[in-house]
Amino acid sequence: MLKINNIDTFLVDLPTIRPHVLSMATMHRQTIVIVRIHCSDGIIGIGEGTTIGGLSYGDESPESIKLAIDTYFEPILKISDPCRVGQTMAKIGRVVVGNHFAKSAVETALLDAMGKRVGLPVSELLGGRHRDELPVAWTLASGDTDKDIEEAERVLGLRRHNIFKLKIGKRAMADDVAHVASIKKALGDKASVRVDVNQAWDEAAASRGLAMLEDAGVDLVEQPIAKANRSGLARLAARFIIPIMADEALHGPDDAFDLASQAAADVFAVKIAQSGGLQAAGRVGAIADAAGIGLYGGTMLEAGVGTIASAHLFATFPQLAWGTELFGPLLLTEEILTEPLSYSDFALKVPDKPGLGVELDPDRIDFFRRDRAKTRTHSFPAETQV
Ligand SMILES: O=C(O)C[C@H]1C=CC(=O)O1
Ligand SMILES: [Mn+2]
Repeated sequence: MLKINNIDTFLVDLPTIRPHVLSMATMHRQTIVIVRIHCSDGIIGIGEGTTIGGLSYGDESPESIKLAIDTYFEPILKISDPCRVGQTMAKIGRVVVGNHFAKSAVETALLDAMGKRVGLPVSELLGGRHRDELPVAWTLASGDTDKDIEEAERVLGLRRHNIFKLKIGKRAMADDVAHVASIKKALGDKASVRVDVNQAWDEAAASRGLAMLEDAGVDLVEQPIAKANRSGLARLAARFIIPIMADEALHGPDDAFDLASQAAADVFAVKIAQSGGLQAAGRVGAIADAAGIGLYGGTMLEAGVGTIASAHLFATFPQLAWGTELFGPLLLTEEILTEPLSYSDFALKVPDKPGLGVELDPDRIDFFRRDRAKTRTHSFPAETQV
């Protein structure tokens, strides 16, 4: 039987091209956790576990992802057959409750190794892709309306994005709605404008907000109220024409089934990390299909590895009505892959090489990993433009 000889995990701190302002945190950098699984046949699988804003978005942090893998996943991996990805993840699931981001990182690495071993892209291991490229939205979140419009016009001109997600919920509602309406007015029919409230409103505020956003021509509203208030989400979804998308409320197949049963969302933002891995996220997609719920390929603003792992899964979804937001690497000043992901004509290409089809750049990783920070001789580059 093949074995897993070693698992190494490390944190990599990467600056963002500009502050990214969300209702719960403002990001100036992103911290990613890289997992490498070294198998006895010499194959190394890579995975990524990444969250947003330390512990302000969810209940796992980069530090906790690393600790969980090093302490609790590693002993199980060392007695598991790397060729049995499903069985290995089930074994981990019996010993580790929750820790979905850590599970996603490890499963990604196992799938990457398996794909390299059998010579197939991860999307083929997951049932087979329906498409080779995915529409990609961009998030406007500089905190300034004019800068956001300028940024949107620039990336539209580059034919990189024509779907924009605006982060709102931090300011007074009137200011947020004015901000969204100005951006929609500037872009007109050239782009789809959507908003993400990141749970910032209560149900009464959401009722007012949704009515105004509908009038402003917004196409989709993501997680307007607290993730725990599912009946509230269902009431909003029933009352308003504007589609409601569940994000923070969706942590895997159990939540997907519950939200679908309650008719609490028109669209699911599927995230491999929040779902607990690629296979779990695939089951979320299947539940959405059965329930007639639209799909959107979500992100935790991962760098290249997590982004392309998500892309492999989303490529297998029979329907992907709302596209994806797999732009994470474009928000970072630094490339950590030997070959950057390919974005053009409003889409991300899904590689067709074995495994994930991407490689880490060893020098860049060495430079940016947190445990090497003390030996750095030069500093991060200054903030750059989109
Ligand atoms: O959806 C979220 O809440 C998190 C993330 C995804 C895109 C972005 O800008 O933030
Ligand atoms: Mn969201």
